[in-house]
Amino acid sequence: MSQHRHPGAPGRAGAVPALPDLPEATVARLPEYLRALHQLAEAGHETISSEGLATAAGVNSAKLRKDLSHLGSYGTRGVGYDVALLVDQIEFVLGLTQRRGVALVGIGNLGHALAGYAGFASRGFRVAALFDADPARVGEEINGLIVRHVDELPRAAVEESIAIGVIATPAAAAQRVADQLVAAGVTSILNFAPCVLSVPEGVDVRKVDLAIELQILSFHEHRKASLTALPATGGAGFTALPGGLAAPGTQEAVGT
Ligand SMILES: NC(=O)c1ccc[n+]([C@@H]2O[C@H](COP(=O)([O-])OP(=O)(O)OC[C@H]3O[C@@H](n4cnc5c(N)ncnc54)[C@H](O)[C@@H]3O)[C@@H](O)[C@H]2O)c1
Repeated sequence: MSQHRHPGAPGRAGAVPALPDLPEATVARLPEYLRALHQLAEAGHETISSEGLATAAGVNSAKLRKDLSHLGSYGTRGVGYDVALLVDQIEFVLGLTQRRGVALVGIGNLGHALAGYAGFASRGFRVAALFDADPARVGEEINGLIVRHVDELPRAAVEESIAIGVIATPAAAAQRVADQLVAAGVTSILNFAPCVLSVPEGVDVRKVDLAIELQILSFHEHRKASLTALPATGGAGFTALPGGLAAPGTQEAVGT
């Protein structure tokens, strides 16, 4: 049972694990644990059981224990995890011990909302530069930052130590903006535009598409409705779908 601190934090002693190569799904859950841990700390919790943390993070506790074991963190039997220590460990692994500079490109409806979003700063990021191609938008001040022309990106990326570029332009402009970010030395991109970007090896792209999330929810709505509303199909037990696909009939679908 151990919960070692990472090397960078003050007052640390004991073994120092190298930065582990984590499964992508674990990496995706670490921010959820971190959010839950911050809330627990704010509520005055100094320790938390794996079950308590799993509930707060909305995940299964066995999965959580396995995820945290990748960090060398097993908690203490009968006590659980030290909340402050686990925050330190997760922030270290996620590289949040330094405030990374973020550039937003495309300051339209979405870009304005992102530029004004306080959650970036509170979760360890520094929105350092705003860019747009429209001269009418250049010069506008949002949250103390002046919107610059996108042509200034290469110089500003160096001056502001930009680590992550966020694309909030129309899809038609997104690839060009991605190319500009990459040329400026940015190797992590968060893309809000509904398109696939082509980037060189070594550049990480993550895509956010709320419409896709809605479409997935729509599928579940559709499926729930089909389980209750499909007429009995008799012999074959399948209902034809557009394009020749077949859906299980009511009997199979409800598993009877
Ligand atoms: N991911 C999501 O969930 C989500 C949600 C809403 C919108 N979007 C997408 O985000 C993007 C922005 O949406 P919006 O409603 O803010 O659009 P918008 O038209 O209000 O803003 C786009 C901005 O990009 C700027 N722009 C265009 N070409 C540029 C270039 N080459 N370099 C720099 N800036 C450039 C425009 O001048 C404009 O200010 C769209 O692609 C939209 O589909 C995604």
